[in-house]
Amino acid sequence: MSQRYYPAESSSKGAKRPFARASRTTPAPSEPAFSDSGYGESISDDMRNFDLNEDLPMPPTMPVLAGPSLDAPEVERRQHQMHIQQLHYNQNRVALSRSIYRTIDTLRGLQEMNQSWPIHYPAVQRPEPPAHMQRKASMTDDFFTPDTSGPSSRERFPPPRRALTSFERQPKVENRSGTPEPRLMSPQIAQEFNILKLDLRIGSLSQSELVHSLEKESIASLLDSKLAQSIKHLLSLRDRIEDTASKVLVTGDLNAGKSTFCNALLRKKVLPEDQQPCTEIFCEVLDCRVNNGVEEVHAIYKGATYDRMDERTYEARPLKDLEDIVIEVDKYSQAKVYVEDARPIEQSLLRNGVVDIALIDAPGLNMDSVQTTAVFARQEEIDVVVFVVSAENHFTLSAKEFLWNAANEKAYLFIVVNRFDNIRDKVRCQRMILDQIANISPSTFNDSQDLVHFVSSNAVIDGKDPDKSHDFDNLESSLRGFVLDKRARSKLGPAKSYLLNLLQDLEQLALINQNIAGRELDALRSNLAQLTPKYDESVKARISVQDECDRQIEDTCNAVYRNSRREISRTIDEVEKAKAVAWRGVLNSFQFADETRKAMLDSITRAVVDAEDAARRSTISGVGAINALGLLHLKQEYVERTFRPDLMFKKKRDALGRHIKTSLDAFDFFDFDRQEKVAGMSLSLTVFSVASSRLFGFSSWVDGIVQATNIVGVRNAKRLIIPAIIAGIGAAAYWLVSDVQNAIPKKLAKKIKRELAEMDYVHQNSERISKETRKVLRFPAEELRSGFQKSIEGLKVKKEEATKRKGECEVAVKYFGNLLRESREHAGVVRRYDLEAASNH
Ligand SMILES: Nc1nc2c(ncn2[C@@H]2O[C@H](COP(=O)(O)OP(=O)(O)OP(=O)(O)O)[C@@H](O)[C@H]2O)c(=O)[nH]1
Repeated sequence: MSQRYYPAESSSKGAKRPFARASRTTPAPSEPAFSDSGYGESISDDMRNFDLNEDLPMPPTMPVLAGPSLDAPEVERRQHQMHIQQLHYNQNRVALSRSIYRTIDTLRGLQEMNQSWPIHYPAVQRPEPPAHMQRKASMTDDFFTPDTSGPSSRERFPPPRRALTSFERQPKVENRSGTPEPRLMSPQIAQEFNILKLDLRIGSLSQSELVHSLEKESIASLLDSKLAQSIKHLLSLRDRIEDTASKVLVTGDLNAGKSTFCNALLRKKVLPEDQQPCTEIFCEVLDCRVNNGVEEVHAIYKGATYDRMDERTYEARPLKDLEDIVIEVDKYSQAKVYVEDARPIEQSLLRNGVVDIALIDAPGLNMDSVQTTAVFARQEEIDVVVFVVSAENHFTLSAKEFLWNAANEKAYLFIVVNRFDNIRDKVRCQRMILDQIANISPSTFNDSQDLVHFVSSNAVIDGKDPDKSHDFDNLESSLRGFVLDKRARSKLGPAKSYLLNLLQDLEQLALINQNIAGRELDALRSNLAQLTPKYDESVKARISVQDECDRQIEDTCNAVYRNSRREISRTIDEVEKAKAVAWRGVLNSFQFADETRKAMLDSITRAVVDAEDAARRSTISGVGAINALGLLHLKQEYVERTFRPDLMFKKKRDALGRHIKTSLDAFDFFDFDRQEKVAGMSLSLTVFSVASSRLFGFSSWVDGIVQATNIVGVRNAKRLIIPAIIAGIGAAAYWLVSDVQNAIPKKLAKKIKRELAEMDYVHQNSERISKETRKVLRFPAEELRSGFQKSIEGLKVKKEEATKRKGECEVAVKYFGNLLRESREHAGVVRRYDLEAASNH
């Protein structure tokens, strides 16, 4: 009478479905092997293009769960109710899908932003909870406190970190309005992140300590991978809500009776049961109609991505081989078990007429860490968890760990306490187990009537004990109720919770970063307001200081040149006054001449040295003046070089002086004109004239001769002339010899002056001294110039960086403002999705 509702599936997947969606794509190769539910893929990668207004197909006639005994109006009422439920479910599903994509877009935008503007992540330091709350807040304490004998199961089997889609934890956004928030970016912020909490656990350092000690870029990269994880989880949530099949994971400790329980649900022995651990791979039990009605096992090869249409990915084997397959852990990763459930739809779990069910029998939790981790990871795609615990053993540590994790995630957590037939004091056992459940999952405990069942699965199939069967029937009808009727909550609820938690984190992150970017922007603006005039002033100051410095050098060098020239010239002009050398007679006249020459040259050298000393003093004050300019304008940026004035004029000390030869010759001893001496003839006359004029007091030798002739007569004069000439020459010689003392300094001074004039000695030395002064003054001047250059370049770079950063901050302020608005608005939209609405009809 009823037409079955099938989820969409590709026509290429084999069996034709009445309501199959037109097109699908194959899963990405990177998807895990178990992503195919066996009912066909639920999601295509081009889901984004699908018409969100178009619900998944709904059968024209909904199946009814009631048997033929129901009267027509009741059947109609139920059909109507199911129609409404389906409508609501689809509306919520489409809306949640849309929200998931919207959030993924937001996260991708945030990732991009994180590249250009590393996002600030605040240190989290929650205030210590009051003592009475501490116990409740930390359930793990309860888990680990009693067992101090060995490492905790958390250590042994670290579960993969789960994204929180918790039902118990209500979003904390509402709480914000009541109490004023502490100042942002202080180490203490209002609340901890839910989803975007960074996993910072290194040594003994706490998260807040690590956040402070890590580079901003490291935090940004951690956050980036967190965002990537979150996008991945959102996609898996999308897969989950788009997967029309409901997945029920049956897990629990080793040998708790999981396979027996599954068989009991199927009412036939499909899965191998054994007293020793046997199920080592995941066995997913599905309705065989999905497999063209063929009952068989598809043992999926390790590493292969299951595709029912591609036999290379699995090995098809008869059901009876399952016993061997479940232990071939090295060959197979999991098994799809297609079985026929011939029971009527109101009884069958697999063929329930409402939704496709995949019943997954998982390996025992304590099998090994790999399997345990796989079970934890498998939760991602699970809608309902049935946890089977042996009444004899109660909860092990890994069981508690698993349940605590699942309780955060799942809307419903079924706990099946199996092997209850083996318990003598059943009441005590019940009480003890319920006490433990109260600690592990309070919400399950609160609903224990429906969610916790004490059964004996092994008695169900043979049905010998009606009491035990009755307990199991109760369990089954509760399970059906949750899997089928409340699937809106079990399937869609985790996505809603996750979105709310994530959007809340995004809001918080946006608020913090908007605040930081805003404050940084203000600081940058005021920084730039100072930097710009400072830069302009520096450019101007550089020109004027450079001019001043050049002037200083020019003035100092000119003064040095003038002073040197004046002093050296004066000394040369007065060189004959140089320190007198003692006259020690004519016989020592050569020695006298040599000493006089040395004394004269020494006095000139001294004058040069004095000029150098004066130049040194001028240089010291010039250097001081330039340094003062540097310190005045560049402050500590100016590097004052050590100046050693004593090293000045060391290398080229009056090199010129060494070229003055001024050798002595005979004429230096007599002071007469060199031309007359060379005239030859006039020599004796000159000598005579001089001698006779001195002798007789007459001015000329002609007068002397005339007068002498007149006195003695011509004859006598003729006789006297020879002796007179001899006497004259003797007198002249005497005079010349007696004038040597005066002649030498005079002649030498003249000679030296002439030589120095030929060498341009005064100018050359003055030039040398002023050049050395200029050379020395150029060092601080260069220091000053490069100091200014550096300072201006530094300011320029700072200005450019600040301008660039300002631009980035402006973008960040705008971006985070938008993100804040978007997260708040979106969270409001998600919060309004009423998943319970359909179930309440
Ligand atoms: N007395 C009693 N025995 C049970 C019950 N359920 C299961 N068993 C027995 O417990 C043993 C283990 O059962 P399984 O179903 O193989 O247990 P399991 O949890 O699937 O085992 P693994 O998958 O290997 O971890 C079998 O011998 C079952 O017959 C029960 O309710 N009562």
